[in-house]
Amino acid sequence: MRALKFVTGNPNKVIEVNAILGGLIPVEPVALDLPEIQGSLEEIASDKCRRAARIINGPVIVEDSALEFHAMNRLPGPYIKYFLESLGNDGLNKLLHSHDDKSADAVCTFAFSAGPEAEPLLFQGRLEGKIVPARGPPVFGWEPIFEHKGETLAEMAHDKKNKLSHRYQALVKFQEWLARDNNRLLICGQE
Ligand SMILES: O=P(O)(O)OP(=O)(O)OP(=O)(O)OC[C@H]1O[C@@H](n2cnc3c(O)ncnc32)[C@H](O)[C@@H]1O
Ligand SMILES: [Mg+2]
Repeated sequence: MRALKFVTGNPNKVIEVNAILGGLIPVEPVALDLPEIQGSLEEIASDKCRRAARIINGPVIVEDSALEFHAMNRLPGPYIKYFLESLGNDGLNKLLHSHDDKSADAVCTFAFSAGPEAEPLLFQGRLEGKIVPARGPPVFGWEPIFEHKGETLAEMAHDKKNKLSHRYQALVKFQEWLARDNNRLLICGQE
């Protein structure tokens, strides 16, 4: 079976994608940190995917992850990476100090392209939670400050996160698409 290339600069995403897909299709990471435009989640993921398809010159997936604070009209949204790099988890948490509403959504948007000429297809997943003072090991991004049903994602067992996360929800939709119309066969060929 041909492997589907996953262009990302983030090794933690690769670990989770492989755990969630569980060998349904072989995924080959391509470690490139692609430029990201400003715009909606969908525009950013589509543009990143078009760039990736031109580089790979074949079937490819990318994903873009956002963190939306409800009290801040859904900012930082897709710009969370830069907020996290500049402010850290503690600083992100302080952004909401003067707001009663601590609710937030984690959003993951996968984009698949069959190649440079093809329009990307999008698969989006969303996880509701709230922003709390950091708890748990600071291994992956903003996991320590995003609480879902009493546990931060950093406190949660990996298996559990991978069965409910924004990334999982998006990949469920991608797997449904793969199962339709021989799509998996078209991408990966025969077993
Ligand atoms: O090359 P790409 O795939 O773009 O990888 P990236 O690290 O630049 O990722 P994004 O542009 O999607 O930015 C998302 C930010 O959110 C973080 N992040 C993404 N998914 C996360 C998750 O499930 N839990 C915690 N942090 C996450 C990630 O580390 C980034 O700082
Ligand atoms: Mg990025």
